[in-house]
Amino acid sequence: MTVTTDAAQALLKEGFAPWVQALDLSITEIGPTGATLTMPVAEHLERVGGIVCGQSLAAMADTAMVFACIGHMNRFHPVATTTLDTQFLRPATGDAIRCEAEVVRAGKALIFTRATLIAEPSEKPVATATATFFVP
Ligand SMILES: CC(C)(COP(=O)(O)OP(=O)(O)OC[C@H]1O[C@@H](n2cnc3c(N)ncnc32)[C@H](O)[C@@H]1OP(=O)(O)O)[C@@H](O)C(=O)NCCC(=O)NCCSC(=O)Cc1ccccc1
Repeated sequence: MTVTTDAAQALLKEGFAPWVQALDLSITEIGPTGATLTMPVAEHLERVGGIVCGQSLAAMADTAMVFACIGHMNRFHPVATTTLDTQFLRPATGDAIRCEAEVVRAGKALIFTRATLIAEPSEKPVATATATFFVP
């Protein structure tokens, strides 16, 4: 069995909080090395000044790195975020944000991941993130 983008999208709908679903994330790629998600830039994600708020970007990064873990494990096993660090490099604007998340190292108990968030269509990196997940 291979975890498909459709199955991962269904898990996102069933298993994640309603306000995370309000980010309108699409899982475009998932596999053994990581996952890629996109998020349309929309008014309800913007803070004052018309830039995507950091809270949305951090939640997107966390979610993308969860799916990177799922892609690596190739099964829907729960993981728990134990650390999440984000760096907001420049204001996030444009049509959409793409988050490319990858597994850096996976042990028996911990999975280390990182992610880059890129604005579309400019292709400028707007944030980077790292997270560590516990595999119960
Ligand atoms: C401004 C700074 C923090 C520092 O910049 P520096 O180290 O001095 O570097 P540099 O000057 O090279 O600028 C780098 C890039 O930034 C651009 N830029 C600079 N200034 C402005 C400006 N005034 N307006 C527009 N753009 C500006 C500049 O053109 C350049 O872009 P480029 O490379 O040409 O494409 C920058 O790293 C940044 O904006 N990070 C993202 C922060 C962020 O979005 N955080 C999350 C949202 S906050 C949140 O959610 C919490 C909250 C919620 C609700 C309510 C309240 C709070």
